[in-house]
Amino acid sequence: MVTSRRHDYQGMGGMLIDLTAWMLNALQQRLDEKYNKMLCRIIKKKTIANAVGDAVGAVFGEMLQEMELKHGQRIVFEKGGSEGMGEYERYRRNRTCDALGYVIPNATIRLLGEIGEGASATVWKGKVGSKVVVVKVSKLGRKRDVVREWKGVEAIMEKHQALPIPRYYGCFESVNGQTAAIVMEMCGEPVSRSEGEDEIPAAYREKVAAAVEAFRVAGVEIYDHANRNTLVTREGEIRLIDFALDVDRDMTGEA
Ligand SMILES: Nc1ncnc2c1ncn2[C@@H]1O[C@H](COP(=O)(O)OP(=O)(O)OP(=O)(O)O)[C@@H](O)[C@H]1O
Repeated sequence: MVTSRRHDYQGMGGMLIDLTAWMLNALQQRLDEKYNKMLCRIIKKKTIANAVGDAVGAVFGEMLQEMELKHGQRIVFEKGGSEGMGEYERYRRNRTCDALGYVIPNATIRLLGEIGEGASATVWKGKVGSKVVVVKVSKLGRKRDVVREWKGVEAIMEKHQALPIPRYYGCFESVNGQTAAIVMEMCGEPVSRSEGEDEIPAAYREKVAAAVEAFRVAGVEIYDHANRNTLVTREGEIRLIDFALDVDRDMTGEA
């Protein structure tokens, strides 16, 4: 009697576990659909607003999906809806990331929203699994700038691993050759939205000075030192971005 009840319970328990897993999966798919639709609308708006056509649409989107190859050697950018998708391949000069073990461990980067925009690139917050990352995607016709920045970053990373910079996961190039994207660690917010040393909150001034000093000691010139390029992590640490000088001036035909 007791045994068979236990079996009943176990049977029901098993069913419940299966059902819960199934429901969660269905919910996840539903959320994905909603999310994809929402991002698709944003992509379309942006594409029209920027009047730059499909190529931009092929860059921004809801999923960068790693295919087959391990460690994000190749990612596929999937767009929602009926439009096409763009493939990205890991840029050939990524050896330092590999050597340092800075790799994207998961197949999908979900772009959550725009966090910055410069002349040559749009910067997105994204998620790889539960990890938040930042994706800097070249604007139409500005791939060369992003690739150049990457070459500069790589050259510096190769020699100086202790500098206060984000962890870079690599550079990716779209297969159609139009765009490039740099994937890096999320380093929080700029130390100040206004420029000038006085605008830096007192609590961070020493830390910022120490970060700049680290570059000086390493003999690395900071390309664009500004408060907007001086980020404070959640742990209150300083990270500089846009530090890479253009190392590509004498290299032609590579971007
Ligand atoms: N790793 C990061 N973590 C958090 N925020 C970031 C990161 N990288 C960039 N950002 C945000 O995006 C903004 C623009 O990034 P970035 O400076 O690299 O772009 P840009 O195109 O070179 O712009 P600009 O030349 O105008 O500074 C930054 O000011 C910062 O707010």
